[in-house]
Amino acid sequence: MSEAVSTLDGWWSLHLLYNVDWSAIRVLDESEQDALISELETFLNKQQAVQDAKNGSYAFYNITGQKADLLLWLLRPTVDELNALELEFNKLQISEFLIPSYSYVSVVEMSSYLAKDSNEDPYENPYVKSRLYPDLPKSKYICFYPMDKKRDGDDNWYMLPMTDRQKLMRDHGMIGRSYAGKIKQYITGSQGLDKYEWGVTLLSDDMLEFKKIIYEMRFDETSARYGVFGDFYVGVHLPNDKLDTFFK
Ligand code: VOV
Repeated sequence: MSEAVSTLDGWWSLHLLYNVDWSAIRVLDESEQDALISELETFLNKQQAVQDAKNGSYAFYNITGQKADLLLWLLRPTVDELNALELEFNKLQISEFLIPSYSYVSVVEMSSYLAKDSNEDPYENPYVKSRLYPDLPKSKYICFYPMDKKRDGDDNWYMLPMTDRQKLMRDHGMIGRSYAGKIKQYITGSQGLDKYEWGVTLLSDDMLEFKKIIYEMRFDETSARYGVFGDFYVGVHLPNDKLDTFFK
C-alpha cells in the first residue's frame, strides 16, 4: 500500500450555490423587496463581524452564467457551527426566492508533501495558521470548482509512491508560486464529505488570471495526468451596497 499523506485541517467549509427566482421577486411590493434585502444585509454584516473577530470567514459572489446566480462561501471552526449557520440562512426570507443549485462540504486543508522536518507544532506556525484559518479578502472575482485525483488503470494517484507524489506536488507548487500576488488559492479537502475529493477556490482581481493558471497547470503532470474536474463556477464580488441593484 502506498503511504497516505498526512494533512493539517483547518476551518470547516461550505460552498452554497443558488439560482434566484427572479419572477417571484419581481412581483413583490418594493417594501417587501426592501425587507428581504435588509435582512440579508444584516446576515452578511454578521458574517463580517465574525470574520473581524477571527472566528470564521465568508465570501459572497454573483456567479456568471446559468449554473447559479449566487455563491455564499462560509468557513467556521466546527461543522456544527456551519450546519447551524446554513439553517439560519435557510430561514431568511430571501431563501424563499433562492433555488439551490449546488453545495459542497469540505475542510480547509494543507497536505504535508512539502513540509520541512521540524519539532514545532505546525498548528502554531503563523503561516500555517493563516492558510488553515483564512481571512478571505474581498477580491473582485472568484473561481470555484471541485476536483479528484484520477484512479484509472495505470493513472492512479493513490498507487504512486510518496516520493513520486512529493515531486509532482513540488512541480505543482512551483507553477502556483509564479501566480503569487495575482491569485489567492484555497484548497479544501472533502474525502468522505462530498462527491469530489478537493474543492479549489481561487480569488483574484483579474478574472483572466484564473484561465491562465488553470491552463498552465493542465500541462503539468499533476493535472495533465491525474486531475479530474467538476463544474467551474466563476463570478463577481457582490458587496452589501450592490444588493439593492442586484435584486431589484
Ligand atoms: C496560487 C496558486 C497555487 C499555489 C501556490 C499552489 C500550491 C500548492 C501546494 C504547495 C500544495 C501542496 C501543499 C498543500 O498546501 O496542500 C498544493 C496542493 C494542492 N493544490 Fe495547489 N496551488 C495553487 C493553485 C492550485 C490550482 C489552480 C489547483 C487546481 C488544479 C488545476 O489543474 O486546476 C490546485 C490544486 C491543488 C490540490 C487539489 C492540492 C491538494 C493535493 C493533494 O494531493 O493533497 N492548486 N497546492
